[in-house]
Amino acid sequence: MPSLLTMESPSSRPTTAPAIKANAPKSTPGPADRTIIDINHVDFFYGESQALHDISLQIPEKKVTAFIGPSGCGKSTLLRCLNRMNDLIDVARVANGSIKIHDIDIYQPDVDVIELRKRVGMVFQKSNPFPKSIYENITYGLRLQGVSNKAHLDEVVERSLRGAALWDEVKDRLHTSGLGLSGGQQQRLCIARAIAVEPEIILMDEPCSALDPIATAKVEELIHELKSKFTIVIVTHNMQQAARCSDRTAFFYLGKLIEYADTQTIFMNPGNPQTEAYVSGRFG
Ligand SMILES: Nc1ncnc2c1ncn2[C@@H]1O[C@H](COP(=O)(O)OP(=O)(O)OP(=O)(O)O)[C@@H](O)[C@H]1O
Repeated sequence: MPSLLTMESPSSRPTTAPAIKANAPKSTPGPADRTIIDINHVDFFYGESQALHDISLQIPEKKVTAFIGPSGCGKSTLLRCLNRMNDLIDVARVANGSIKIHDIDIYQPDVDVIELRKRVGMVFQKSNPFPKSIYENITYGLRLQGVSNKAHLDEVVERSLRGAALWDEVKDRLHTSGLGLSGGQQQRLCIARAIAVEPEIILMDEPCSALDPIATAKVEELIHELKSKFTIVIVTHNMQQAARCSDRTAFFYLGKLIEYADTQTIFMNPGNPQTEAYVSGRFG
């Protein structure tokens, strides 16, 4: 098995295919985008219940891609497929199709799932700092990898906290508990913890749903900055947030991908009546 997710990929070639419309078999990024995640005809089940139906889409590198749709449409399920978080649920299984990252099928049995989750980090709806200091929260992943050089760890802590727009607020209290931060600061700490191990992709599952508007604005600004270095996939219920933050938007309904296009098209000129009804607030 080649080193996971580090190869140059033939599937990362530019593509010029247009936005997906309903019933289209495949949806692709815009012109000149490089694909990093290639989802092909995925069917997903929880036990006997099918949560995703024949999902195909390509997610571009170093862009923000938003998953939107009404509750229960499968957004989080698909997001969790991208770093195999669903493996932790007994009854969950990808029954058909493939998900490739840099052209490597991440569901092949020889894929190192720990390595995969290092490359594909995750930020959850509810911030979940460890009950440890801010410094230890950031260095946790690196220490697990055996990194112990203090100067290096110090540097990573500063770089990650700066990257998460939190450094100025916490630089004088690095050794106090992460749980002592405000909700918005805790979420940015979780983002700093995710970027400390230098993932390529960050999955965000409604990262602002527990935050007030000011903290939300800070995280949205941060998402915008992070895409210069990382590929971001975000699940959000907040359509203004998808419109503000993302480059590409995928609209799901009842476990199916209805439309996938650049965000402006989805919000200003959707090709499918269901998308239009949803983004204009007529259902969901
Ligand atoms: N652990 C689980 N076991 C069984 N069924 C599940 C599980 N998690 C989700 N489901 C079901 O799968 C379907 C898709 O759920 P999912 O959470 O992916 O939707 P969602 O679009 O993210 O919803 P929401 O916006 O409410 O978070 C739903 O019918 C849900 O009830």
